[in-house]
Amino acid sequence: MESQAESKEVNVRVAVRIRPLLPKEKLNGEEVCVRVVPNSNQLVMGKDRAFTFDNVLSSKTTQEEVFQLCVEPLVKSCFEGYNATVFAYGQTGSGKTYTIGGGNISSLTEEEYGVIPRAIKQMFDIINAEQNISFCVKVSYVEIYKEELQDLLDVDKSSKEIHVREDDKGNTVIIGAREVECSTLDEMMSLLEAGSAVRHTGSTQMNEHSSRSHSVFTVVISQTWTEGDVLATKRKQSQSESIDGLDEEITHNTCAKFHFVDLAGSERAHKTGNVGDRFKESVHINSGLLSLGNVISALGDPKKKSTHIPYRESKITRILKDSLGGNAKTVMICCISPSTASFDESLNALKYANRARNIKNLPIINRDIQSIRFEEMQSEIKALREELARQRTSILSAGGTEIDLEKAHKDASQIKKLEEKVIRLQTECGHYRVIAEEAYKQLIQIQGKDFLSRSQDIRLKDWLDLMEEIKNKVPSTLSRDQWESQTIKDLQSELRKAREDLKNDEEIFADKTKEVKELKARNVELVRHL
Ligand SMILES: Nc1ncnc2c1ncn2[C@@H]1O[C@H](COP(=O)(O)OP(=O)(O)OP(=O)(O)O)[C@@H](O)[C@H]1O
Repeated sequence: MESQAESKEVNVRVAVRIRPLLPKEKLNGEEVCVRVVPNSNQLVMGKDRAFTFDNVLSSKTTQEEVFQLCVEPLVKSCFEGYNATVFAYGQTGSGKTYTIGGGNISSLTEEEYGVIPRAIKQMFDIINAEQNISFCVKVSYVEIYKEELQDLLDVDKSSKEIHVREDDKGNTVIIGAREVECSTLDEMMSLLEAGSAVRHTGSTQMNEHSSRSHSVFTVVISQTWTEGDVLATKRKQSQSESIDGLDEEITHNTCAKFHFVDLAGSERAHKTGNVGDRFKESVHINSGLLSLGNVISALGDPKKKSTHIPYRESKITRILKDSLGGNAKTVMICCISPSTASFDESLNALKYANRARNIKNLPIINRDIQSIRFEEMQSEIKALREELARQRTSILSAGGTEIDLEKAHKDASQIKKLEEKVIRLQTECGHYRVIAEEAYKQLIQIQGKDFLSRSQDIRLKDWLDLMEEIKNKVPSTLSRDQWESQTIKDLQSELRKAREDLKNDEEIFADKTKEVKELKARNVELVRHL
């Protein structure tokens, strides 16, 4: 995928959500130490510590309002091809899991659903209402537990099989995690529920169901649409006025991912009462959050602007690299408890959140590199064709012969046929390659498994060897990228040839026009003589 830069940087948006006092806190006689300034995005901690954020959500804000204010715009952006991230940050027990919505979903009413169930519902609503675009939606769900990646959609998978890497464009990718294609909301909801159920949680003095890991639920949305399909629909709806500017042959591809991140909460050992394993978890949680704090500081502190950003210090900061200071649109929801007993922790969280507001991202639309080049070529071809048509008309008005026109027409249709053939073959080849590579990835995991008979295993091995051979052979010494660019080069040379033909035609037409003019002049002369 190649990316197109949008012209302007945008800041990470920061919302603060204050949860209500919990019954237990009320019983303990704890009091509220934070208030929201009415009709503003301000809150005041204690007597006079005022903070302003992009959104300040009071304890009365509903789950639907949180979604509408903070996440709905990101879902829309994702369909435009932008990567998006929403992450919840805050002290243990401050309401992160409740807000993000990856907890025990089956125990919730729909009104209590957090951000993820609402966002994926909206995604499928958009998909189901769209007639002209074909979608492929995939989901993965991982957690970082004691600094190791675990697959929440495949608990048997060893953490050693999952890695955070950068692809050749510098984008962060999680390799090895199970990715499941979903065609309905129900399918995705089941995966969210199943994955959330196996997440590491435990009881602490601060939170009965405390998340002991950072979780990342990722939805990848790929879209393909042709302007031809849009035209067909518009024609069906007789919307001829909005047809201008569309070209039947142009295909668009975008692919964007949406990360929903529920961080483990920062905690103080003496408050959580953690000992043994729970304490060890605490150490990992706090060190991951410390790295995140360092990244936020380095990016968000204007004085530290040009210094090194310590993304590599922990897994969570590596995963969030695109989301903080990268190419995604990001919203941070900082959750705080309103209780006086959590004053210091809430104040700290607000200071971090305040710094995060200064982080600038450069969102880009993720588009397939080939489709960008195809589009460029297709529009060039279109321009050439128009030029040819113009030439033809001018010859006609200058008295060109039928034969000239016939030749020009023949050439143009030959060029068109060639272009169509090249594009068709290219698309067909691309599809087969994607399917074969997908099968190869799946089959490599099955190889050697007990449930295969010996002969099946041998046949599978032969297939994999053959695939390997083809991968190495096609084309023998070229990498896939080189091969793709070779194909693009072939297309370009076809184009060059078409352009040369056009130039030749232009010259012939110019000669013919001159000849016709001379003949006319001679005729006039002759008539005058007679
Ligand atoms: N806005 C809210 N309205 C009502 N109850 C809430 C709200 N936010 C959180 N709670 C309740 O507060 C408790 C703690 O919330 P939650 O588990 O989401 O915290 P957390 O920040 O994810 O904690 P940890 O970091 O320990 O996992 C839960 O019982 C949850 O239902």
